[in-house]
Amino acid sequence: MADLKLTDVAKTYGGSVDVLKNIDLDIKTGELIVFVGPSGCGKSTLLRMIAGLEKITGGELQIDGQVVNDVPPAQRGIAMVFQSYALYPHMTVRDNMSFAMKLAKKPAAEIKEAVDRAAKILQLDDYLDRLPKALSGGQRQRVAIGRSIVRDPKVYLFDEPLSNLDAALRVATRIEIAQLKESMPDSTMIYVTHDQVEAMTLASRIVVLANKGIAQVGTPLELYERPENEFVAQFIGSPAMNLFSGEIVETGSQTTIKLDGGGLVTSAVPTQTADKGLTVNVGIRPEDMIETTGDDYAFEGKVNFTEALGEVTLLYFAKVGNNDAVIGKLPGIHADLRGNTVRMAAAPEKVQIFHNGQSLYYR
Ligand SMILES: Nc1ncnc2c1ncn2[C@@H]1O[C@H](COP(=O)(O)OP(=O)(O)OP(=O)(O)O)[C@@H](O)[C@H]1O
Repeated sequence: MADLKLTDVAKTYGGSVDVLKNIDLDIKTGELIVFVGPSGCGKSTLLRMIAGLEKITGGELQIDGQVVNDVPPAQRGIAMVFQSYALYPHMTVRDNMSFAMKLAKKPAAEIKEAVDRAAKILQLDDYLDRLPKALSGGQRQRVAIGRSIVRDPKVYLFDEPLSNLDAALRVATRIEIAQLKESMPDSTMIYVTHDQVEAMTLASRIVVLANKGIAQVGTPLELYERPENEFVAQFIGSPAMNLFSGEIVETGSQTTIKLDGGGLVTSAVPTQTADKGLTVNVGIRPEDMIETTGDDYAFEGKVNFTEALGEVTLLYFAKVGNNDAVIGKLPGIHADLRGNTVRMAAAPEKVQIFHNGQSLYYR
C-alpha cells in the first residue's frame, strides 16, 4: 500500500539549470503510472528523485502522507529496476534474489520463503540454481524484478526495464509485467519508457512530460482520444496526428472548419457563436482518415508515396495548404494508390480542434 503525492516538485542542477518545475502529481495505491516524453525531458530524473537517488531541489514528495524529501533511499520502501539488470554473474538466481535480505541479516527461512514466492510469481522456479549467463535476456530481467519483489517494497520504479531486450522478448516480458501487476494489486508502480505500446498497454495513467513540466496526465485512452494540447496530440500515436490550419465557419453542437487547403471538416467539439472566424488547427489521426469519393471531404491530395505494412498501408500526401505533409493509414493493402489524387475525410468525433495549441474540448 502506498500513495505518492508530489507537490510543486522541481529539479535544478548546479543551482541554475532547470530540468523540472511545478510537478504536481497524485499517485494512488495500485496504480501503474507511466512517464513518457521526449529525450531529455526529465523522466529518469523524476523517477530518481522519487527513489531518493537524486536530490529534490524544490517542492515536496510524500509517501503515505509522510514527507520523504530527506529520507534516504533504503528507508523509502521503494525498489528500482533498471534497464541494465546488473545481476551478480557468479551467483545463482536464488543467491542474486536473496542478496539484499542476507545483507539485512534476515533469518534463512524468511529469505527462502520470500525468494520462493517471488520465483513463483515470475515463473522462475525452474531457474533458481542457474547462473545468470545461462538465462535469456528476458529471464535475467525477471530475476532483476524478482530481487525487488523479495524486498516487498511499497513502490516499484522501473526505468526502461525492457529496452535491452529484442523485439519478441520485449513483447513477452511486457505481458509478464502486466500480469505481475495484476498479481500484486496493492503495489504502486511507476514506469519510464520510450515505447508507446508499453505506455498504452501497461499504464493505468500516463504522465506526458515536456518543457520541464507535465503536458497532460490521463488514462491511455484519454490521451489518445482527447489530447489536451497539440504536443500530446502529436506525441501519442504513431504516425503522429496530422494538423491542418483553418478557420471556424460554423458553430454550435458541432463545428465546421474551413481548412486552408480548401476542404471542410466537421468536428464533434462544440463551439459558441463568438468562435466564428477563430483560426484553429484541426487534428486528425492518420488511422482516422477515411478515403471518400463524396463531395464532403477534408482535403484532396496526390499520394506521393505509400508504405504497405501488411495490415495497413500508409499514404504520404504532398503538403496541403500551409500544412506539413499529411499521412493516412488505411486498413489493408493500397499500394496502387501511389500517384493518384485521393479525397480524405474523417468522422466528426475523430476531429480535434486546437487554438493556440490548446484543445477547445477542454475549455
Ligand atoms: N548531473 C547532471 N547535471 C546537469 N544536467 C543533468 C544531469 N543529469 C541530467 N541532466 C539533464 O537533465 C535533463 C533530464 O535528463 P533525464 O535523464 O532525466 O531525461 P530523460 O527524459 O530520462 O531522457 P532520455 O529519454 O533520453 O533517457 C537532461 O537535459 C540532462 O542533460
